[in-house]
Amino acid sequence: MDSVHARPIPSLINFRSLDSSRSSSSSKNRFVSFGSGPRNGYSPDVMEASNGYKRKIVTGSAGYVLEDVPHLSDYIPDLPTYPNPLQDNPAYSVVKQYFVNVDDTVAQQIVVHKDSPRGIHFRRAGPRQRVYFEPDDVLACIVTCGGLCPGLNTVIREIVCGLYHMYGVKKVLGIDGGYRGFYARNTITLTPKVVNDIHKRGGTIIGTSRGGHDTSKIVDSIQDRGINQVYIIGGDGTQRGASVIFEEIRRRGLKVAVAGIPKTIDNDIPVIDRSFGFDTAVEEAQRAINAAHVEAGSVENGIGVVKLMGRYSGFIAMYATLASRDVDCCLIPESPFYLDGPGGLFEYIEKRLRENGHFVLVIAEGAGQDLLAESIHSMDKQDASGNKLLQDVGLWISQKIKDHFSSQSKMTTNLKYIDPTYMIRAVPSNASDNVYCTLLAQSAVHGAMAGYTGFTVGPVNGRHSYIPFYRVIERQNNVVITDRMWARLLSSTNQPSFLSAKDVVEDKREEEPPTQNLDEEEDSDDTAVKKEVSHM
Ligand SMILES: Nc1ncnc2c1ncn2[C@@H]1O[C@H](COP(=O)(O)OP(=O)(O)O)[C@@H](O)[C@H]1O
Ligand SMILES: O=P(O)(O)OC[C@H]1O[C@](O)(COP(=O)(O)O)[C@@H](O)[C@@H]1O
Ligand SMILES: [Mg+2]
Repeated sequence: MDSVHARPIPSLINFRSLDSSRSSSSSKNRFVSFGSGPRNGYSPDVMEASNGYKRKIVTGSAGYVLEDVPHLSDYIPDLPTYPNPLQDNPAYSVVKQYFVNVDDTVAQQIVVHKDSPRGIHFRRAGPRQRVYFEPDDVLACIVTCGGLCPGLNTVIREIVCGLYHMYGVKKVLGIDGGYRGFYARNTITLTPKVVNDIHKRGGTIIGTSRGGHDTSKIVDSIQDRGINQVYIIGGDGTQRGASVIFEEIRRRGLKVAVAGIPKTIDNDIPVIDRSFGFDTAVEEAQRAINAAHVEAGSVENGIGVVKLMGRYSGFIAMYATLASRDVDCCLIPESPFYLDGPGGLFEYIEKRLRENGHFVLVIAEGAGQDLLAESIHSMDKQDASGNKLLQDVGLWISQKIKDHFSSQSKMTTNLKYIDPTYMIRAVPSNASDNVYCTLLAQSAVHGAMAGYTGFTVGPVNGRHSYIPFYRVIERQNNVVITDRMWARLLSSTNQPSFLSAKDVVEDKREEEPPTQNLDEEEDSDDTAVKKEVSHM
């Protein structure tokens, strides 16, 4: 007997709202149960949210909730299964408990209290004993979309090698130049030989783009080419695109698994611990900060300004600052600041220059955009994907600082502005990101081979998990400035918080608190200034 089905099945207690802590009055959280049935060892309730997303929810005693991912067998009956070829792979056959148990799930919340619900869980990633594709029948494709990020080539390499070496899949295509490559360009044949050295290069060998997402043309192309596994590597925009591709595939009843691999140098994707390339970006940023520090320290009243990426989330700036110790002030989009007057930036710079003789400022590109908009009257412009095009805050703040010290102060300063943003994201991934990319790619391959679809893969509290698309696209991950990590930064730089008590607003949200990724101590206070961008 197939041991997957021999595993005990978690008890399905009752239909309940997805997250009992959420407000039921919110239209976003209204669910309609329209069916259920035993699948893959679980008996999920399938609920449709008012925004159209179908959610597979399994509940258990003690407040356990599994937010499961879709499976091909949800909408295609009587699919045959096959033994996992890994069972005969000499490398893996000796590994004890190599296969993931069907009821293994990963808790999103690991800090819990005696009487609190156990919260949301995700399906654990990894190989299953039975797969839903015969290796010879698989035609897989890989696409990369959005901005560059260190590690893209490593993920591509490891998907190709994982499919070839673990599952014996020999047909893998690269889609040329992002989503529009599905219907506008030729494909690139990917083999272990083609991808052998690519992890040593930055960028993506299959190209990327913004914009150009046309769901029906993309799914037509998938159908016409006979592709049955689609690996989509990209950020929040890309995962949104992947979600609608998956919905269309399901609507057409196609046996096509859609797997998302989250890519964002900004680390702005929620739920997962961190995104690949982030570690490399923080490391690379050190070089720029170091240069700014050397320049500033070598002249009288030297000021070094470094702009780092981070459109809406200041994680790179925050971590690069914490790592460096040479930074006097870090400005991020989540933390409003002001220039003039008591407690303002200029006053602080002046104080530091008098004390130390030099000053280093790190600023995330999305910081202070409201101040820029006030002083530079500009039209709201967007890139091809609909992302807001930002003004260059680094140039702007450098000019403001120069103007201030030349006109209103008797101090002569010497400012150097460094913009390493594209240099940082174009480098190859470092060792730890390479390992991380390998795990992401292999988890995605295991999930698709096992018939899961409509999922993004990523680590949740250190365990790789399959997360439904709607979870990673419903909001952005931001630095929570009332959490301990930002306090650590403030106490390391000694910069002003730019907040007065009146800015700290009561946040009695009943919704699940945002996971401030990377910070293991994410138990944010009830009283919080939170800035979240909702997309639903
Ligand atoms: N809401 C959406 N629906 C469908 N496709 C989208 C959506 N938002 C973005 N995309 C597509 O995803 C791709 C990448 O998006 P973009 O925002 O540029 O980068 P990232 O995925 O890194 O955030 C683009 O091709 C864009 O057209
Ligand atoms: O100039 P481009 O290519 O549009 O990229 C700029 C943007 O790309 C990023 O590095 C990453 O953004 P995405 O994750 O949306 O690709 C942002 O930090 C930055 O604003
Ligand atoms: Mg994005």
